[in-house]
Amino acid sequence: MKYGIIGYSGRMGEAIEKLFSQAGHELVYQKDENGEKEIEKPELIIDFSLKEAFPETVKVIKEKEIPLVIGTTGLDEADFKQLNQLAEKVAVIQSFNFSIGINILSELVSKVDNYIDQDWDIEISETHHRFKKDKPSGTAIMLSDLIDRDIDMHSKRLGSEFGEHEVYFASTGEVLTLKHRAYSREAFTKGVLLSAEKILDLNPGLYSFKDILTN
Ligand SMILES: NC(=O)c1ccc[n+]([C@@H]2O[C@H](COP(=O)([O-])OP(=O)(O)OC[C@H]3O[C@@H](n4cnc5c(N)ncnc54)[C@H](O)[C@@H]3O)[C@@H](O)[C@H]2O)c1
Ligand SMILES: O=C(O)C1=N[C@H](C(=O)O)CCC1
Repeated sequence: MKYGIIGYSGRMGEAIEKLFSQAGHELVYQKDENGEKEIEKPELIIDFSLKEAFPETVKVIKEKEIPLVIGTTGLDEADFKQLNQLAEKVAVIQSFNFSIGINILSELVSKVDNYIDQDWDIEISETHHRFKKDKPSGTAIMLSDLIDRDIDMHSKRLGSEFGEHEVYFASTGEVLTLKHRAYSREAFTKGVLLSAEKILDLNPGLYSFKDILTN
């Protein structure tokens, strides 16, 4: 397929381009903070940029009217309202974490939350590379949103960590810890590739990566 990347020069953009090239796909549109370049109209756009780039992403999708796979974190309620508006005309797949492991972990978090009562403490910690600009991670926020109480989230920014998330459930007698660690950006890019190859067959709408994994 012929695809475009917004955020192509970033850590994720470079990792995505590497895997997509190995899969035989052609990068025909690229955009970052320094500008854009289009060889020909892409069939879809992949966005791994920054929250501040989101208005530009919305403009590009409105102009090109092509599907969007977006992994950029830091998006707020107003941004999701715009994603829903885009999804009236094109397919949009959005996830703060395109790893299969985190999507399995999120199922386990919901399951545990259904078993325990208010006597249990729940906390989340996340560790990422020193260059990550947002805090807490989008993944930590997504995991905390699965639990119907306010959760304290703790962030560490260390070296080149690709992404570690731990969810702690503790009573006065025991602690249950659910943990996921990415040791390569492949953990995410493989999910992006799966989503990109599926999105071309989807009707307009807003989809999560879990929707893609379970259908
Ligand atoms: N959903 C997931 O699975 C997942 C996994 C990893 C990272 N992420 C998220 O992806 C995003 C990018 O991560 P990264 O490590 O590649 O960041 P990065 O800082 O390395 O790259 C950011 C990219 O966005 C571009 N950019 C910045 N401002 C822009 C603008 N105004 N217009 C267009 N492009 C602009 C930069 O030029 C760069 O190419 C972050 O939000 C991160 O949290 C999500
Ligand atoms: O490297 C990053 O930045 C990551 N961001 C996502 C998040 O904020 O949850 C996913 C993990 C890696």
